[in-house]
Amino acid sequence: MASLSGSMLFPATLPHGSTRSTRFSIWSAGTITSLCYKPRNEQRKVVCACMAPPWNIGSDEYPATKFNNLYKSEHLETVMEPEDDSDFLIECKNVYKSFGEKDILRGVSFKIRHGEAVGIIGPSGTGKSTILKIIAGLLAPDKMNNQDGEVYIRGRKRDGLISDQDISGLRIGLVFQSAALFDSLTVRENVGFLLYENSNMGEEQISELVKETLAAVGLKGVEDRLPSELSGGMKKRVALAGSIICDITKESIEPEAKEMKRFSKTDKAREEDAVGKPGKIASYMVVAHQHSTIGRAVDRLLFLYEGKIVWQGITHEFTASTNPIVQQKLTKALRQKTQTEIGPSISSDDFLGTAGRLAVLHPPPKDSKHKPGFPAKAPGNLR
Ligand SMILES: Nc1ncnc2c1ncn2[C@@H]1O[C@H](COP(=O)(O)OP(=O)(O)OP(=O)(O)O)[C@@H](O)[C@H]1O
Repeated sequence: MASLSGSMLFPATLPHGSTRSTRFSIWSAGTITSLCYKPRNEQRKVVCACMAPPWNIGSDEYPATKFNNLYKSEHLETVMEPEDDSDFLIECKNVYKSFGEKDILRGVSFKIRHGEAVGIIGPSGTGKSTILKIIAGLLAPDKMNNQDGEVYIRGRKRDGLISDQDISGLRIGLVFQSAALFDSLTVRENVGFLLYENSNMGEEQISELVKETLAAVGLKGVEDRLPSELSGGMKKRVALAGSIICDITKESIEPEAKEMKRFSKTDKAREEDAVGKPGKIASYMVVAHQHSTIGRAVDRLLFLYEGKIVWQGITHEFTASTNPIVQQKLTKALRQKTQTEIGPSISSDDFLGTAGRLAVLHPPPKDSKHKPGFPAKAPGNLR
């Protein structure tokens, strides 16, 4: 699954005119979106995950229309508070997207709260990656009947692509499913690549940042290793670290910027004020194939099918649902998929080995109603 990886190897121009592919292109987008990320103690994480089982739904027996009746949440009241628009990080409103003749998204609507851990599930090719790309601002939603599908990020409507906008305090980065590491570079060099290339930070400073960032994704003592010496999951974490290490102000990457002067000074307080420190990841989105992994990682699931969100519910409802279709068909098919295509023994630690797509880094609003620490289910050491 996970088409967000290979198909997204587009180049982008970085500061100083160098051209990179994969995660660095995403990074260049990320640096545009966030100029001053101020960490707060109460930051929480959003996890979004997608998985793509070859479900047998869609057959005559289980057409999508049946699932439209399931567009409801079961027992949401057990964990959700009354809606308050100010508390949403992401909202997709009636989003459409076609590629040529293929209608992929046909009116997708959902909301993700600050601090909420949400997974998007659905068959392969159903448009999960497309949703993430639209949220990330890499794709624009189609106009439908002269109306745009609307994407709101922290209550602000996204117009156009990410490069058109600067949503203060918000950073969005992508980590590809194929880890996109440079094989001949060490972990330290991979993670710190952008800083080595484009900042005037010293070796020691970059090295320290690399170390902290690796720790934030649950890796310690691997700085001198080559990618070939890492497991698949570790590679994903390294890729994620390479993404979030740029949770540094643009000023640190563009030394000529005025703010850089502040940043490069020894004043620790100012530095911390200007820099999003590793380990304060507010939110991120990942993908995974395995339902058991999703269960550990997210609190709520959105089920995308035939271009629409046709079911949503608390994660455990997906398997414990009293809905006979969900219970009998979806979970069964997922189990089959897991055993035949992935293997039954993937542990939660491998979460990022089979996952890793999109990170949204943001400070939650001051008045957010969610308690610090929520969600409880962030994967492994990324908590
Ligand atoms: N840029 C593009 N041009 C043309 N078709 C595209 C493009 N991007 C995606 N598609 C098509 O849109 C459909 C949805 O793709 P998408 O990658 O969003 O699916 P997905 O649900 O993430 O799949 P998977 O789980 O297999 O990764 C697929 O049929 C894909 O071929």
